[in-house]
Amino acid sequence: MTQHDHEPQGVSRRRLVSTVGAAGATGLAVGATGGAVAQAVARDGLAAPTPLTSVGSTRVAFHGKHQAGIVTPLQAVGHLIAFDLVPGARRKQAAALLKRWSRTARELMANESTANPTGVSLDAGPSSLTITFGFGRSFFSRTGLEKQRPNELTPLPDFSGDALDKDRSDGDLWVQIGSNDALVAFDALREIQRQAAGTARLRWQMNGFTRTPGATRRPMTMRNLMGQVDGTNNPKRSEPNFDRRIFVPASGSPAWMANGSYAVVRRIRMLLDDWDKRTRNEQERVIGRRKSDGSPLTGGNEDTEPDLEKRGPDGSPVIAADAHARVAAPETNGGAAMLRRPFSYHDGFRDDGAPDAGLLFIAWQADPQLGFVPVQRKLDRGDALSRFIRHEASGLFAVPGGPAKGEYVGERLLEG
Ligand SMILES: C=CC1=C(C)c2cc3[nH]c(cc4nc(cc5[nH]c(cc1n2)c(C)c5CCC(=O)O)C(CCC(=O)O)=C4C)c(C)c3C=C
Ligand SMILES: [Fe+2]
Repeated sequence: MTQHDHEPQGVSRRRLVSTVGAAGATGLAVGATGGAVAQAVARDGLAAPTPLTSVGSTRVAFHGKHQAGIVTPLQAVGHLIAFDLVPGARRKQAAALLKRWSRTARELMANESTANPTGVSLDAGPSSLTITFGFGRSFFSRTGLEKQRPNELTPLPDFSGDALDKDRSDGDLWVQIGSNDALVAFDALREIQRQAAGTARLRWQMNGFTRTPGATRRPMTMRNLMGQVDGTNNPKRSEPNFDRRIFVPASGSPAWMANGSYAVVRRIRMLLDDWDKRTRNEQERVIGRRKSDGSPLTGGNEDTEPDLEKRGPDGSPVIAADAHARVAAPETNGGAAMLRRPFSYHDGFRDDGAPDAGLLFIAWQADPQLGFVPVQRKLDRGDALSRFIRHEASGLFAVPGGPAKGEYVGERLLEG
C-alpha cells in the first residue's frame, strides 16, 4: 500500500492529523505493500516466509504535490546531509545530479531499486523511506541562478545564544532521509552520497532517531531526550490555514517553489547533565507542560489548550512568563507558526563526560521570516529552556514542491 500524500492509509485520519510531525508511531497501522514479502528462508532455525510487518511494508509516494518527508509521519531513523558543488560543477552538472538522485529516491522509496550494490537493505520493505531534497542560498550563485533565488533564503539573523559551527552549517544542497528501518536509511544514505561523486562533496552529515513504530501501546506524540512530550501543539493538517502556513502557494513566487516549503535546520545540543539535576517541578515550569503526559500546567490532557491567562493563588501566571511553550506559541507571536519535525541525536560523550546529544530541530514553513525567525528572536530573549540548550549549527533550505510523474526534483528551477 502506498502512502498517498505521504500519509499512511488505514489509520484514523483524525488521530493522524493531530500527531503529524511527532508521529513515529502513527505509521504502524497500515496495510502491506503489494508483493513485498519478507525474504525469510524456511530452513533450520528460520521461520517460513511471512508477510512483512506493516512497518516494513509501508511505502511513501515519491510523486505528489509536496515532497515526501514534510507531512509524512516522522520515521524512527533520520539522516541529514549537506553537499557543496565541487569546483567547476555548474547548473548542467547540478541538473544531472538532481536527475540521478530523483530516480534513486523514486526507486528506493518504492523498494524497486535494481542497483542495490551493497545488499544492506535487501530483505526489508520500503519501511516508509523518504528522501527529500533542498537548495541552500549558496547554490544559486554557484550555478548562475541568482535571479531564481527566493527572498526567503535571506540568511537567518544572528541570535545571541548561537554558538554555530560554520563547517556543520548551510551547504549548496541538502538531503533529508527518513525510514523506520536503520538499514534501509543507511543504504539510501550511501547511494545518495555515491551518486554525488564528481559533482558534489559532502559538507556535513548528522544522524538522528526517534521512537520506533510499535514501541508504544498506542500512537503517541514522541518524546525528546529531555524526556518531554514534544510536538503536541504542532499545526494540524485539519486546520484551514495549515497549507498557507507550511507550503508556498501554487501561485507563489518564485514559480519553481510552488507547493514547496522552507526547512530551517538547527543542531541543538541539550545540556542533559544540568537538566537531569532539576526536579520534575522545575523541569515542568521550564516548558509549561507536564512531563508525564504533555498536558498544560493549567490542567486537562495533552490536547487541552493551555490557559495562558490563568493565575495561581499567589497571583503569578501558572504557565510562567518565560515558559518555552508560552514564549513560542503562535498566540504570543502574531500567529507565527511552523511545523516541527525533529529527530533526536546522540554522538557519544564529550571530554567532560556529558552526552553530545540533543535535537536535530527541523522546522517547515512557507516563509522562515514569518515562521522560525520571529519565534527564535523571542526565545533568544527570554526562554527558560535556553539555559539548557546550545544552538551549534544552522541551515536554511528551499525545498521545492513534489515532482510530477516523469519529472525530477528541482526540474522547474534547473530547466526553467
Ligand atoms: C524557534 C523555534 C523553536 C525552537 C528552536 C525550539 C526548540 C526546542 N523545543 C523543545 C521542546 C518543546 N517545544 C515545545 C513547543 C514548541 N516549541 C516551538 C518552537 C521551538 N522550539 C513551538 C512553536 C512550540 C509550540 C508552542 C505552542 O504553540 O504551544 C514543547 C511543548 C510541546 C509541544 O507543543 O510540542 C516542548 C516540550 C526543545 C527540547 C527544544 C530544543 C532542544
Ligand atoms: Fe520547542
